Amino acid sequence: MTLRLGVIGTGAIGQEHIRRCSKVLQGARVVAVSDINVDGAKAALNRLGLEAEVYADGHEVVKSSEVDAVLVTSWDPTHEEFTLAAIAAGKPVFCEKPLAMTAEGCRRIVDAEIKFGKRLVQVGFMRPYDAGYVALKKVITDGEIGEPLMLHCAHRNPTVPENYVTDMAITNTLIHELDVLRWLTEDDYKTVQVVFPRTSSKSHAKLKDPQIVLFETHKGIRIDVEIFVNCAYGYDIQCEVVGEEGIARLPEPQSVLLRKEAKLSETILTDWKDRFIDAYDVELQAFINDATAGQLQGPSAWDGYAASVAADACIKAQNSGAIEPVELPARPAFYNKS
Ligand SMILES: NC(=O)C1=CN([C@@H]2O[C@H](COP(=O)(O)OP(=O)(O)OC[C@H]3O[C@@H](n4cnc5c(N)ncnc54)[C@H](O)[C@@H]3O)[C@@H](O)[C@H]2O)C=CC1
Ligand SMILES: O=C1[C@@H](O)[C@H](O)[C@@H](O)[C@H](O)[C@H]1O
Repeated sequence: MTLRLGVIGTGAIGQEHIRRCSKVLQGARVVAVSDINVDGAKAALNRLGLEAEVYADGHEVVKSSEVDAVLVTSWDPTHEEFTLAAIAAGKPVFCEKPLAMTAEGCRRIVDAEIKFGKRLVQVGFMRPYDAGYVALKKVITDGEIGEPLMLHCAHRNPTVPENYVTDMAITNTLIHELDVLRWLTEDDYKTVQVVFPRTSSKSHAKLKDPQIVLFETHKGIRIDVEIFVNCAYGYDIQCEVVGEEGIARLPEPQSVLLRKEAKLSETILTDWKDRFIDAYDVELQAFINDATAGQLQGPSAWDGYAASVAADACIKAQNSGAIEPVELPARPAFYNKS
């Protein structure tokens, strides 16, 4: 069976996901797309050499009888609306991060999914599918470094557009760590504090950059995450876990070691598309397989909600300067892993 996909949002990652679902992965075909920029959507299909129905309104994609499952790859504030529409239509939906702009928005999705009675939502948290993170988690769960005590992490982008403002460092960028560090440590956040070093001259008036986010988890692990989205030098994701018996570090992406002109060097990637290219392939193949089998297993609406509960606390902490509690309710049995 071929899963017929409808894609809402044909910008950077929408085009990447259309390309991989059409040309790299098995078992799916993109039959419909939508973007508020209809000409842009048509041009994207042309560039990829693909044919699909083009709609101006994402809801037409969700409603189309030709579409079995939906990918939401439009701007962050549109995710909740399209995900809720897909649930109402009873269609599996892969929604890029963040699931919604607030925990309240994510909770509406969780409640709608529970009411529907079956998992329909996978959130685009791709890091648990990244081979490096999987290897790092194995070292921890195999007990090789003993109990984790501290994590030192960094999420660095070379640059961001002018419309990227201070709270987006949390909702758009840190949201990946908010998910993957729960998954890695099998723990939840208890408190958070955000501190602002001197702002880089490469930033702008509405963006404090860098930021340092400090967590304590329920088990007492201390985590620091540096978010630096104008770091200039590359796209760099770091994660070091300090345990009782040793230290484990996220592997660097593979790169050739070059000896040239009296220098020994390695290339640093500059784009998330390249850094996580394999992880995006694996996460979407999983979505295609699981949606076809009628049983989603990837990052759930609850995971999207849990990350957003922490994100809300981070934003509060950005504004208060204080240590803020992260209050995640108990996970409903509906989301218990089998
Ligand atoms: N998992 C990951 O690593 C990544 C996830 N993302 C997420 O994917 C989403 C898209 O990001 P990008 O592609 O980088 O942004 P983009 O700005 O390149 O593309 C977004 C597209 O959505 C369209 N759009 C906006 N509102 C719409 C609506 N109501 N209906 C249909 N189309 C609409 C825009 O016209 C634009 O073409 C964001 O939510 C972002 O957070 C983006 C990059 C990486
Ligand atoms: O999701 C992503 C972007 O939307 C976001 O803007 C970047 O900061 C992240 O590194 C990338 O993975």
